[in-house]
Amino acid sequence: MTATKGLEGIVATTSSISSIIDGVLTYRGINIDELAEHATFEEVAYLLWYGKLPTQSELDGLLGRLDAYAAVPDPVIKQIKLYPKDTNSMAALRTAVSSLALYDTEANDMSTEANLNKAIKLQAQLSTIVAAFARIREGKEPIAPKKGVSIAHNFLYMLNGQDPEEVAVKALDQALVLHADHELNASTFAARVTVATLSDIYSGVTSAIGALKGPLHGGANEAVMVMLEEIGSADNVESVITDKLANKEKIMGFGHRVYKNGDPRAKHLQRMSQELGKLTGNLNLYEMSIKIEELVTGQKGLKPNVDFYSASVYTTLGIPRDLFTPIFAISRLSGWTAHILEQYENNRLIRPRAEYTGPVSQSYVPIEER
Ligand SMILES: CC(=O)SCCNC(=O)CCNC(=O)[C@H](O)C(C)(C)COP(=O)(O)OP(=O)(O)OC[C@H]1O[C@@H](n2cnc3c(N)ncnc32)[C@H](O)[C@@H]1OP(=O)(O)O
Ligand SMILES: O=C([O-])CC(=O)C(=O)O
Repeated sequence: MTATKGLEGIVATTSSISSIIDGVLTYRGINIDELAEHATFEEVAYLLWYGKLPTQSELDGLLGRLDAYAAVPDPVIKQIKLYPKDTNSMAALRTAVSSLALYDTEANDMSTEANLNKAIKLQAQLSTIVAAFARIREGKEPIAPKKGVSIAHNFLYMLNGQDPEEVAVKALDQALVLHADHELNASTFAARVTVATLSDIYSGVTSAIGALKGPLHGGANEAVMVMLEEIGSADNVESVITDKLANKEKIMGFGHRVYKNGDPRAKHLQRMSQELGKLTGNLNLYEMSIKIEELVTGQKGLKPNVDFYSASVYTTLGIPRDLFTPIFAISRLSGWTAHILEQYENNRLIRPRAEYTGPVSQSYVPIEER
């Protein structure tokens, strides 16, 4: 038995949800470029869960259910109020999602219908939780979700207490479409491993949030913003990046396990970053980002991934840095739950082997002789 570090190149399951073939990403066979241009996030969530694009009445049905489920049980809001004010936002989300299970009477109902219903419930509630957490830590009351608006609109409304501009809703919605699913990424794999023991969907999503939090995965978007803040302006890019590369530091938002010729989602986020910068009359973050890309690609051959330009997009939308990864989670919840449903449908316990590298032929030594 020989281990492959990081399971690189190992095909661990079959899946019909999303594919990455020759650098092209599809959801249920539809190119992400088409979806980014034409689809809403809710349509994409439907596509991931049901395997096909919804008709208008099917979409209306889903929107109605998302509206009906968007409020979060009171005890969960009360718990969020007890979290320390400096709680890490992903730790808060992980804890709150785990708590949701305690107040859901169908939490342990393993029927397909109940699991799909829980996926929709979680999709409706995640943005309510993130916005409530963001307000509560600032000493403000959470804002109840609005009916009849998209998840992107509702999130910005619940975060800021006023209806967002259409351009902001469109940008956030597109970002949600672009982050919705990505084959067997680390957080999706974590979710599938958890539910493959026939544990419940809340446990699967809680595992996934924990995996997404790390800076090598979803946490990279926040780390990109830390770097942009450290650099400050386009004039400083060259010296800071050259130093980082010389010190063998990782440049956050670059590189990818699967894409070696570039992440197909990055160009959309780059364009959005530029457009939003122009609209707000502040292209500083965009210009810094472009310069970083030139240097990192030029010197290391590494291309930006989905996390790189999303940092400047979200900041230009006025979203606090530590909510970037929770927003990723709001979007990826659709993919996680689609994978969880797929895992249940054709389940087998996921239990690989480890190549043993420890000592051999050891004997027990009584404690007084050690
Ligand atoms: C949504 C997402 O999860 S997208 C990924 C988000 N994560 C990041 O942006 C963090 C920065 N990037 C990375 O750490 C990596 O590129 C990962 C984790 C995404 C992929 O990791 P792996 O497939 O294991 O690649 P690995 O880390 O082995 O990199 C291969 C080589 O490229 C280098 N490299 C990879 N990414 C970077 C980077 N961002 N900056 C500098 N060097 C890098 C590595 O140091 C390594 O060099 P070496 O062969 O000289 O040791
Ligand atoms: O697939 C991966 O390894 C990481 C990634 O880009 C994602 O989860 O969107």
